[in-house]
Amino acid sequence: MATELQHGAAIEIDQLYKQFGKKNVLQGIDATIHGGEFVAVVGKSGCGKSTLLRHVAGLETATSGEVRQNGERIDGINQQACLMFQDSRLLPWQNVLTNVGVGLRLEGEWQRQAAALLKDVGLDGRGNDWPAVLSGGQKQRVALARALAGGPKLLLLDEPLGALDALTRMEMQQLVERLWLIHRFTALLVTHDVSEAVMLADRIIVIEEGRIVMTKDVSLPRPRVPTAPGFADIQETILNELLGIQAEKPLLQQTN
Ligand SMILES: Nc1ncnc2c1ncn2[C@@H]1O[C@H](COP(=O)(O)OP(=O)(O)OP(=O)(O)O)[C@@H](O)[C@H]1O
Repeated sequence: MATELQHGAAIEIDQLYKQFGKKNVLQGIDATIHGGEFVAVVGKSGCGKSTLLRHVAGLETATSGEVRQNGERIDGINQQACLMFQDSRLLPWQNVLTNVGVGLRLEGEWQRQAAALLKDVGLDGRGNDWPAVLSGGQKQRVALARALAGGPKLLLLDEPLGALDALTRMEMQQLVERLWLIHRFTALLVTHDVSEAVMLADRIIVIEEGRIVMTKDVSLPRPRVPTAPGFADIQETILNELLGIQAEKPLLQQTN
């Protein structure tokens, strides 16, 4: 692999409140994310998922409470974090290799490192292509390689696979899992897709109106597949919570 094994950052979110104007977007979030853990945050649109992630990235100032990383309050941009969004945000005027190596270019061997990362994400030899000729899934592969180029201790994923078709999305989930198993950075994923959360996370946090309403451990063996025993049960538990369905009336029975 192109980067050394990392020890993921430990994150503590402590009584985090955020108001935008009069709107209480985060209402006392408490959570601990262990170093090297993969945590997913799910919740309905507008419940505050991205706002939470942006606080961990150091892109928002809390109204009260704080986020700590390895015991230190995050104050300003979190330099140990790399972000990946739904939109790949590649530089269209730079080729793929330069996009991957954009953060490495002060290092003498950046081209070799960037080429190795491209190989890791399944784009061996595509370094001279322009972003415009890549498919959506390929662009996200490049974005993932770019995120890994910094050897992140923390990878923040804000719906990174949300715009991809179902099959590409599953391939990318497998790739993210594989790279996480190798690099062992801490990962925080925001997603609408409960199946994606179960595929990837050690723990799923469900947020409703800025509060954590459920935390669910996912102890399924890896690599995961949606057909694995227990997968559907966890998915259903989360969906029931999100949709406000009582446990005694399972979702699958209701929809039959
Ligand atoms: N900079 C901002 N200024 C004002 N309001 C904001 C700002 N950022 C977010 N909000 C509001 O905070 C609420 C939560 O937004 P956030 O993007 O965190 O939700 P989300 O759960 O990630 O939603 P989605 O899944 O639709 O992306 C929304 O009502 C949004 O309009």
